[in-house]
Amino acid sequence: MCGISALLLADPSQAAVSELLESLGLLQHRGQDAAGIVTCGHKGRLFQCKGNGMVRDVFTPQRLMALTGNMGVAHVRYPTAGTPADSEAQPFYVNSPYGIVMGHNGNLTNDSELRHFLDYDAHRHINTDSDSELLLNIFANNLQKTGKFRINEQDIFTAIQGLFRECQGAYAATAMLAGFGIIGFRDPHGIRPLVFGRRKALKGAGYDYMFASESVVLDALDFTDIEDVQPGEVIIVSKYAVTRRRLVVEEQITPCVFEYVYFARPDSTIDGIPVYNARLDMGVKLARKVRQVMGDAMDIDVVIPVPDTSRAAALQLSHELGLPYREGFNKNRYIGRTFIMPGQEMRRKNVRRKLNAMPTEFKDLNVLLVDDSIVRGTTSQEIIQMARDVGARKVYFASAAPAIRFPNVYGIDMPSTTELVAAGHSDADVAAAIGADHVFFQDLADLVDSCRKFNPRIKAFDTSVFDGKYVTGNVSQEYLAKLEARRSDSAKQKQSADGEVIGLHNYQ
Ligand SMILES: O=P(O)(O)OC[C@H]1O[C@H](OP(=O)(O)OP(=O)(O)O)[C@H](O)[C@@H]1O
Ligand SMILES: NC(=O)CC[C@H](N)C(=O)O
Ligand SMILES: [Mg+2]
Repeated sequence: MCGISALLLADPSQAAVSELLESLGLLQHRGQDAAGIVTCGHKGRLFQCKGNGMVRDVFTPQRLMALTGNMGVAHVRYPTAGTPADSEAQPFYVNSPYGIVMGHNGNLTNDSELRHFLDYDAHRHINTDSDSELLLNIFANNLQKTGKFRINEQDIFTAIQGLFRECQGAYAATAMLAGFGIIGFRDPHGIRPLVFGRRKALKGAGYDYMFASESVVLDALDFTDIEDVQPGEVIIVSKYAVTRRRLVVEEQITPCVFEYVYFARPDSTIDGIPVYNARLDMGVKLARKVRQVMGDAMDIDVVIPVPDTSRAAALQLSHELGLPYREGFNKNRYIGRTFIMPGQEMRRKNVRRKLNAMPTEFKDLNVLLVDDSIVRGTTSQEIIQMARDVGARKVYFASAAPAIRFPNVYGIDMPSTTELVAAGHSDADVAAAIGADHVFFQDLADLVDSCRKFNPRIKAFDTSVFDGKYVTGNVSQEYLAKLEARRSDSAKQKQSADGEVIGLHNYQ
């Protein structure tokens, strides 16, 4: 679940880099492994800084000073394909044709075919294992076909129309053509989010334009007229004009429901659905489920959230049940999100370092812990033990999302069924595995309702991690087996032990 942005300032004498950097700070929760910015300055020259690490580590003041120009593209990475090598940090660049830069959020499900095509038919050198490098080269190959000295908007639409046909899976992308402008597009199913906005130029006439994964970026940077890029739509912002076209209109668009459960910041609105309000409503529906299951045997004394993401749902759940809400776990604000950390050992250790149980809130009480989701069970298992260690009597656990039983192939790193604590298991098995007295899962229909109620025009979501139905329709058992073999924790460990690491040679 990476974060992407792109910015074009009206005044050519202004530098885009500081706001691109801010955009990455606001999107850090979507990717903690790598970060990058590429800007375009005088004479169409491109300036790049990218590499592995958090935003605060990758960009030193000296590196930022070198990123000149009034437009650029930025990215924070949470890998779902390829390797963790520095060279797979984004944005990616290809010099021909015209000098193109691209940042990608999502995951391509036909990467093997694309790689073969680019090698055997298009004769393009792909240097890394990243699927995003493939997406960029498909775009470049389609643009190349125009054979023109200089291209126009129509050529870009034609190239992306081809890309929509050729690339399967999930992709929201921001791109930049050297000296020309910035581009945003979203796959026809609209699985990953992308928003677009403008503001009156801070200096001089005209407007500044920006794309970002989440609306919180545009809010914070004072952009107005914020709207979603539509699924299958391409928006091109050049020095002279904004040109947009919806090239593919699917019968049904299906945004990823997990954005609302976990990924997005609560103060973002995605596809007309305010994330915070959807989470509050998930709490209401989950409370009903708890009441329905427990009936008169309800013996919960207190509701406690597992910080951070579950807070909204837990608060509303406690209201609905008329139970006290207490912050029993204190969170170290300097430790990032654990679920998107690479490697199980690192994730497990960090839960303990990040969250600390306060004995006064647990001692001799029956507690209901609420989290947004249970994926590998790392957090819930640790946290339940911590609650017991400080004296909780009974520990119930409620999840605002249904049980996750299927891998994700659209940009969330859940590649392996064997790592999912609920895969192939009943709810009671999950309770036993995480050490809870009982576990309550949201019903899928309720989760969907919690989101749909804010935008009924969306009829369905990508809910594949809950029901195994992949909205792009082409995800075979073979592909899933390949994904597991390549990207499970054990496969990644093996690769890093024997694998070759492609570094970045222009990074200092
Ligand atoms: O079952 P698991 O594999 O542990 O995954 C689920 C947990 O991971 C996430 O928290 P995370 O710490 O990543 O982020 P948060 O601080 O935003 O809640 C999520 O909110 C759950 O707490
Ligand atoms: N989470 C994402 O969006 C990942 C983007 C891309 N597939 C990568 O691994 O870099
Ligand atoms: Mg959490």
